[in-house]
Amino acid sequence: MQLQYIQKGRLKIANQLEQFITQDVLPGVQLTAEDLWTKFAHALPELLSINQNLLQKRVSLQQQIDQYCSTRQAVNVQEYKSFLTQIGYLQDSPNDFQISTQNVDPEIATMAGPQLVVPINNARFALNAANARWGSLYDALYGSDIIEQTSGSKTKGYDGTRGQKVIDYSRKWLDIIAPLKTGSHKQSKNYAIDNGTLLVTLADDSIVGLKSPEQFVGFQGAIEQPICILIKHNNIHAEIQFDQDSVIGQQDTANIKDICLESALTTIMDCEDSVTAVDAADKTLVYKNWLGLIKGDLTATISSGNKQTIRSLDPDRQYQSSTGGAFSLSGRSLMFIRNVGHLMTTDAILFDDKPIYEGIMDALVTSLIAKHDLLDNGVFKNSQAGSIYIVKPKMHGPEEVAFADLLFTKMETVLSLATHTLKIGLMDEERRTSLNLKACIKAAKDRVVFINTGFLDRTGDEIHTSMQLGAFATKASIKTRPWLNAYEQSNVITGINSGLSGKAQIGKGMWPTPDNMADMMQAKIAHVRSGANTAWVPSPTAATLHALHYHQESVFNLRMNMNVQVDGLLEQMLNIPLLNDEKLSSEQIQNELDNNVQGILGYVVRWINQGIGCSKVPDINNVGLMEDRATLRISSQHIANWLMHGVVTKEQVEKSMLTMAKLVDSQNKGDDEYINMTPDTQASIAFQAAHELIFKGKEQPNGYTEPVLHAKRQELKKRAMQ
Ligand SMILES: CC(=O)SCCNC(=O)CCNC(=O)[C@H](O)C(C)(C)COP(=O)(O)OP(=O)(O)OC[C@H]1O[C@@H](n2cnc3c(N)ncnc32)[C@H](O)[C@@H]1OP(=O)(O)O
Ligand SMILES: O=CC(=O)O
Ligand SMILES: [Mg+2]
Repeated sequence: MQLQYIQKGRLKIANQLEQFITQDVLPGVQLTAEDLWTKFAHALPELLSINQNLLQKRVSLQQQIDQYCSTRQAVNVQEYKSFLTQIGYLQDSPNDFQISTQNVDPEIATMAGPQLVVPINNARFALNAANARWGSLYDALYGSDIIEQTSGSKTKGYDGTRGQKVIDYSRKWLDIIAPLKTGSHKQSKNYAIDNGTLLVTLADDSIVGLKSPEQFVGFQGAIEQPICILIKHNNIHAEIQFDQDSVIGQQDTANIKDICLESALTTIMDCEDSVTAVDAADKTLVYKNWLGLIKGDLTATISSGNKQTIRSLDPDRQYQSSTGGAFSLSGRSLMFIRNVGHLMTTDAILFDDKPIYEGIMDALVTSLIAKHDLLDNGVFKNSQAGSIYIVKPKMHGPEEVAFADLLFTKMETVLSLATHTLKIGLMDEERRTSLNLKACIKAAKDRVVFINTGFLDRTGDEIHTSMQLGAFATKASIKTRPWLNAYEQSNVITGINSGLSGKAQIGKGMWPTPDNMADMMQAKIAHVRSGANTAWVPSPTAATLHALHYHQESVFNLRMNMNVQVDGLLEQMLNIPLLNDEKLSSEQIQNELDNNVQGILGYVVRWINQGIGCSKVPDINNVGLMEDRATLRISSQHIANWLMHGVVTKEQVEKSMLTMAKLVDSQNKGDDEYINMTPDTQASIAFQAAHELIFKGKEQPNGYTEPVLHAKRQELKKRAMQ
């Protein structure tokens, strides 16, 4: 069916989107439709032209790098640096400066804690994410692999033995979160408030206070018998909750029923790599959910058996202060919205009958919606500081950041917002950005609120950029090579040296194995120790567990003693992770190939056929991996690279695809909505999408997957309408 449009001067807006904006968004934001579209149309010509030129520059730089790499087997770093400088890929580093971003909420500027990411088109998940500001430590532990299975198989009801392990584990953490003057929470049998002081009775009947009594900041319930004690540590909170009548409280020596942790301080509502949004209808759903989150009226119906519950945003949490009086803490995570990057166009809005860039549309509509928050139109407030937080992904170098800055300035004019209301989170996930990070930060120095190492996209770009040079190491080996560590270190140091500490977030990437929480507890403390005041987690459970790391270490203290020299890091970043002399057996090669193919098919089939943009897909060892467009970029580029350099043959890849397609079909047997790719893989649009991503991987702009995914999903939707 032909898309229907409403014409507004040189603009045409898809009916569905226009209606949504006119009827649902505009009322209450002090703008008329006429004003909005006139001003937007006025801003567009310059923006469209710059956007197009920037994309052209990406192509031109890549062509020059391809040419350079295709005539070499290895690079000499000094010579390579000169070449990259000469073509304008590597730019002179600016003189020292400090960012001057104003009106930033404490969750971003002065606090340290987990950052959750969620596909915004899934209302059920998005609400859960916003509410993940607080999470039950007991639930997170009980439901994860941190506590080993006690009885071989999971019992149906509450398993008291497992519960006791959860309690024991948590008490150890209480000693870190709220250390006692003497003794341990492991022995506690009562918590009481005496004259504004928290006193803990231990097993030997001794009564002790906290090592730092001011950590006790509030309580809920009667002062003689509180139902909750609020602790503040490293600027984040933890509740010790009591209930002598609950199953768990009864089992506990001090009647503790749970420990509730302040968890996801911030959440990224994602319009980008974890969603499927390929047309006006999809984009309208994305924007609808954002409006519901901002206005506080989004709901989702959760069905379990024959029971239905309605999920909505949680209210603030109310306490009595330890020093008298009442106060509240936010019940919700502070929300960012991740817009798409500069690459794609959308026919949801046409200008002079041509699709506009999707990133420009996102900037307009997501900011327009967030204006409701600034005007206090919602049930809750997102930013107390009066800012709108936008994450901008996949930008290549300072000019593209400067363009995003200009785009935001223009949108502020269109929407009548004060200058620099729109804040930017810079994803440091493309090679040209990492190598010129200081200049990138400078290009947005009045509005930057985070830099984050999106190491997944960054790995994909690493492969694509040097595709012609030689075969890359295996995915596991790429992670251990010097470039990655140098990139991670350089990001933190550049952030600190540019004055982000205390004003903005320095963030680390995603934990991509959502079920491996025990491993996460071992590994992700490194993010805090590296100097990052936030790091990405895939789920609320992971947020609550990762929050413990911010109790374990105070990142702001750690930063004071950090080495902030960047010397040598650039050269290490230019050390390309090729296979080199690493010899792989044919079994290792097959394994790597099959693993990549399985991940690609497992993800793409749900993306294309079911519109699911983020999935948990088993790898070859049956470990569930979070797959999104960035991980797809890595796997597809990796195979394209191995094909190009003869590590694998076309026939071998084709064969692996058929074998893995059968496996993926069988893995999805329990899903009623799932459509098999086999036996007729020719007819399967999903299979063909995966095929194209691999076999035409070399030609994809910067190795991105969205051009193929969008085209194939649109094809599928069209087929479904016939
Ligand atoms: C490179 C990058 O750009 S990374 C950023 C993009 N990645 C993401 O956004 C990751 C988002 N995470 C997810 O989508 C999911 O966690 C997945 C796909 C990885 C795993 O999903 P599932 O297999 O369905 O998770 P699982 O079955 O373990 O848990 C589902 C429950 O957890 C909740 N949940 C899982 N992930 C999230 C999340 N990110 N936010 C909020 N809630 C979540 C669900 O709401 C659901 O609970 P409910 O039944 O009460 O609604
Ligand atoms: O967006 C995150 C990434 O790792 O890519
Ligand atoms: Mg990314």
